[in-house]
Amino acid sequence: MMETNTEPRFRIFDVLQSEDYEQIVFCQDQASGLKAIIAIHDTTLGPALGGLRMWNYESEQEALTDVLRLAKGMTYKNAAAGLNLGGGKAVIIGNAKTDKSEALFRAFGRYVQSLSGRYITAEDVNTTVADMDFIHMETDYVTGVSPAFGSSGNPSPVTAYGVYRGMKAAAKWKFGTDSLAGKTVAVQGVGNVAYNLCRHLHEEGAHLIVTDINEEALKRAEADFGATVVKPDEIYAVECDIFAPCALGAVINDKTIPQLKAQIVAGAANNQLAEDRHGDVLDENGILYAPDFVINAGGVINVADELEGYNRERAMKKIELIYDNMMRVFEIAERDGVPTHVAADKMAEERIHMMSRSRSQFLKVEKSILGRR
Ligand SMILES: NC(=O)c1ccc[n+]([C@@H]2O[C@H](COP(=O)([O-])OP(=O)(O)OC[C@H]3O[C@@H](n4cnc5c(N)ncnc54)[C@H](O)[C@@H]3O)[C@@H](O)[C@H]2O)c1
Ligand SMILES: CC(C)C[C@H](N)C(=O)O
Repeated sequence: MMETNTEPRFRIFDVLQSEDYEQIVFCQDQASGLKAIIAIHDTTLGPALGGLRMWNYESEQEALTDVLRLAKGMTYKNAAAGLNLGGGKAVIIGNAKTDKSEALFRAFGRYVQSLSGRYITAEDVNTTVADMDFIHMETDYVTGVSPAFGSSGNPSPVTAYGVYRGMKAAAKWKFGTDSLAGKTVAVQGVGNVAYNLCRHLHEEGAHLIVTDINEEALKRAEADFGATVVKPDEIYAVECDIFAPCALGAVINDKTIPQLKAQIVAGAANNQLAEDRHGDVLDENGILYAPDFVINAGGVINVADELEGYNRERAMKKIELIYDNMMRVFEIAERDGVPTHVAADKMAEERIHMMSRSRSQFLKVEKSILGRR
């Protein structure tokens, strides 16, 4: 007889229907210890491209929530960046310091291959070019592998450059000049992306206040850029012009917004707003928010260029345009009298809607979009 349980049940199809997700793949491999989830949100514009995160999630529910939010974010990021790509993401549940192995990433790679190109993977938090190289042993549907394979390599420095360009656009809109010289930027998390962002900011003459939970990362920022170090919970309230969240998501919330002294929030982290309404509150408080999926699109623009045969000059030209794209978001927000996160959503949704309505003609495609093999 079936057990009756009075606990409210988690209904997976309700979750999928609520944001119209296409597919979730649960990946398990006992030999390597792989426990991964691939989420494909929307492939209207093309195959779902999004990175692979490795994180020691406290529960499977937490991993699922993270991958779903990140996958939807990639749909919007890719659409807003003008890429012919849909949105997806993957997470591996595990400790990136102790659980990585060739077998683990190759097992994941076989799951990616089983999707026949519906999902293309790349780096995200705690995954590296070396990890992508293992995945590449099993599938061509991976970007950000070693440049020796004709790939673009590590996307983080390029993401950082895009964030720097977007931050300059936000400064232009808010302060009337896009020079960041003399401005104080508070950076939360000085990892792969933010270290490179700090370098651009330092070279332009900005003052840096940084925090991280990793002492080594802090020492490096202090030594290389003369950054002032504060404790993780102090970063929100520091006197600064720009707050740059570059660690994890949901850091703009009911607790943090009242502490902010910054006039601009512009950083690399995905899903910075805990809830959409926090974008409204920033707007009401006169804080200009540079929507995360617009400002941090440099990495995906760079790896997406691989699908056409990677050309760094061409990719960098597209990444420069994050400045213009960010300006467009601010203009739409002003024109329509809406907060910037609403304007960015609108920009992405309009493109997806337009393409979903255009007639689908059958055309035989002769060659795979990823032809490295
Ligand atoms: N790598 C990319 O190309 C890329 C592209 C787009 C978006 N992003 C997003 O940017 C963010 C950073 O990515 P990354 O690749 O630099 O990751 P990373 O892991 O290299 O850097 C994150 C840093 O944040 C620190 N951190 C974690 N929790 C913290 C806390 N509570 N307080 C302060 N610091 C904390 C970590 O110690 C680490 O140094 C992520 O949200 C990622 O999804 C990355
Ligand atoms: C494809 C990757 C470079 C994606 C990146 N991790 C992002 O969140 O945009």
